[in-house]
Amino acid sequence: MTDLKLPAFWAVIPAAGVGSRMRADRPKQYLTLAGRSILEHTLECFLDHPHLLGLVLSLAADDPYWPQLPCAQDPRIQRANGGAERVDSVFNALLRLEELGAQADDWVLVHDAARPNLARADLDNLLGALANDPVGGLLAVPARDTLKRAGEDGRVRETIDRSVVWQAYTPQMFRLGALQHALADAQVAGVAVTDEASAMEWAGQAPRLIEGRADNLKITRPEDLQWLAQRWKQ
Ligand SMILES: Nc1ccn([C@@H]2O[C@H](COP(=O)(O)OP(=O)(O)OP(=O)(O)O)[C@@H](O)[C@H]2O)c(=O)n1
Ligand SMILES: C[C@](O)(CO)[C@H](O)COP(=O)(O)O
Repeated sequence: MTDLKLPAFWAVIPAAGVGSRMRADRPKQYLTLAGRSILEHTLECFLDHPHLLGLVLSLAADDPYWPQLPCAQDPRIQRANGGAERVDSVFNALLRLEELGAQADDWVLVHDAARPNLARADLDNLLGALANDPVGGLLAVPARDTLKRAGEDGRVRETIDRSVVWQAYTPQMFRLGALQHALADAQVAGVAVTDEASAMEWAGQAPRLIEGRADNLKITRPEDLQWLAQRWKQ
């Protein structure tokens, strides 16, 4: 039963990274988790969603792994060229959305290919919570540990008040036109952004933080994949 309260949305999956911190024999999105690639698990979070308008996947131009996946033939998946940085891969995907007919007022959810454990409940909670939001927002997790600011000497400079600190996750959900303008303006200004929300912040907006599960983690280092693989076996 389709939930009429959730908005329709486009999905952008940046998957053009090399995964250097994983130190694997291939980009981490192509490492195997529970019998399939991490990327296939991540795509599955979106492809069967009843409110999905379309999905654009940003891939490295010389990616030899994608054509080997069964889902490479899936007509629901459109491609965009990955860029030098994640932000470039996302920007190219937004341009592809325009080509596909996406409108400036359409919701776009940007989700890292390296986050295969997104729960449908979190996805729907994000969509429902932001459906009428004037800005948009992101899934995030409140800091759980005591946080320290480090000095160049590797010693503690200060303890940061964790009650006001959140870890930004994805999906990050913004209107197509507003996000395109924010990313373009940040690039022109030479502002390096590591997520969509920071571009919106730079544009003077205050994205809403929507608490999600901490196990929607980004597979970044070997221990991340080992943990999730063990978790999925249970
Ligand atoms: N030029 C890039 C860099 C990253 N990504 C994607 O953005 C997501 C988050 O980036 P990150 O975890 O940093 O991935 P990598 O850049 O591959 O990792 P690393 O920094 O360890 O090289 C990943 O799904 C990655 O594939 C991308 O599409 N284009
Ligand atoms: C977008 C992101 O996953 C939010 O935490 C993060 O900024 C990606 O950073 P990365 O260095 O590209 O992994």
